[in-house]
Amino acid sequence: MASVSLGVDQEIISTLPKDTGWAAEHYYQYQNFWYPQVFLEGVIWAQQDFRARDSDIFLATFPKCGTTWAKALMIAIKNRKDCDYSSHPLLTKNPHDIVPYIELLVHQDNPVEYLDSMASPRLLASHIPHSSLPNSLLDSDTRVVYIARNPKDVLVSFWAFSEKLRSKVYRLPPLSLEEGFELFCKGVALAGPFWDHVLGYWEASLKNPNKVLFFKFEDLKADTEGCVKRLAEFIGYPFSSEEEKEGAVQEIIKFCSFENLSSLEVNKSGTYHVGPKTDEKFSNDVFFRRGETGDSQKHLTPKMLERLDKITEQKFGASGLKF
Ligand SMILES: Nc1ncnc2c1ncn2[C@@H]1O[C@H](COP(=O)(O)OS(=O)(=O)O)[C@@H](OP(=O)(O)O)[C@H]1O
Repeated sequence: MASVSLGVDQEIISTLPKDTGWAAEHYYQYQNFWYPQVFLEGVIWAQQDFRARDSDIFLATFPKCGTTWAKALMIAIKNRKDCDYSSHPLLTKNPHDIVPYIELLVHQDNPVEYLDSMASPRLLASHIPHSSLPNSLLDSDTRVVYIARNPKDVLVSFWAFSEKLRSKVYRLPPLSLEEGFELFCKGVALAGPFWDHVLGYWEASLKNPNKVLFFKFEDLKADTEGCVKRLAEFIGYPFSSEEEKEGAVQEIIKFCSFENLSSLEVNKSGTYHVGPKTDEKFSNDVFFRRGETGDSQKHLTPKMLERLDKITEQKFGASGLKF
């Protein structure tokens, strides 16, 4: 099994409630949300040591909600005047290597130096729930983009992802979809419960729409052009009417499409390494599976679909949020 760095937080971690892990042997509950140790160490680190800049552009997601896609779009929107598509950084780097998860930087040799060396405006990401975000970020003018997705597709995507890592990386026995389903329903998933994660950012976006922009993966699929324009405007890189006429939005959409990104050599055979202080490494192709909406209908039984719908209705009913 791949080992993780056992840092100063080991004492805290050993006191936390634990349950079955997905892409790890165990998940731990910290501030009402569940994590594998490799993330949890970083959540605690980020709460203590992460220093936001007002100019930061921050992507927050529950895993499997479209992080890779949104990272690519944000990179391409921000870089569009500096690089063309024949020498673009996304041709040779996976989006996760360009836009780091702040909670995984703890596994770099010197995370503070790493962050300080990034030019402003920094593109950063996280799976940390809103209620556990570092104060420095909450108190800053950092803009936060959040992507949610319907829980049925998230569950199937997360299960498929974890299955690949369980056997290949962690040498753990398979976790059946039924076992994953039960864990997901009771909230045990990376940064789960899913519903509480989404609600935290949804409420923050209602309270402060200038700070938090809330998107759904499904909207991004159905109206990619509209969403990309809104995203560009929110992060401070709006498209001019000239650019729109010249097809700049369409170019970015095509370049960041599932078909294009998943066919790049770096995303087919490249490796994602969480950081030199851990041996957590896996193939970039695990970030690309189908990229569709509604795939869960083919994998989950009618009973499972119904139960997930019921939980979603119970949790989101009063919020106005629908999937
Ligand atoms: N460019 C693009 N367009 C559309 N969809 C895409 C794209 N890139 C990745 N994907 C799909 O997104 C799912 C992975 O979610 P995340 O990127 O959030 O995963 S992670 O949290 O970063 O591990 C996963 O969804 P599923 O296919 O349903 O498993 C990926 O296939």
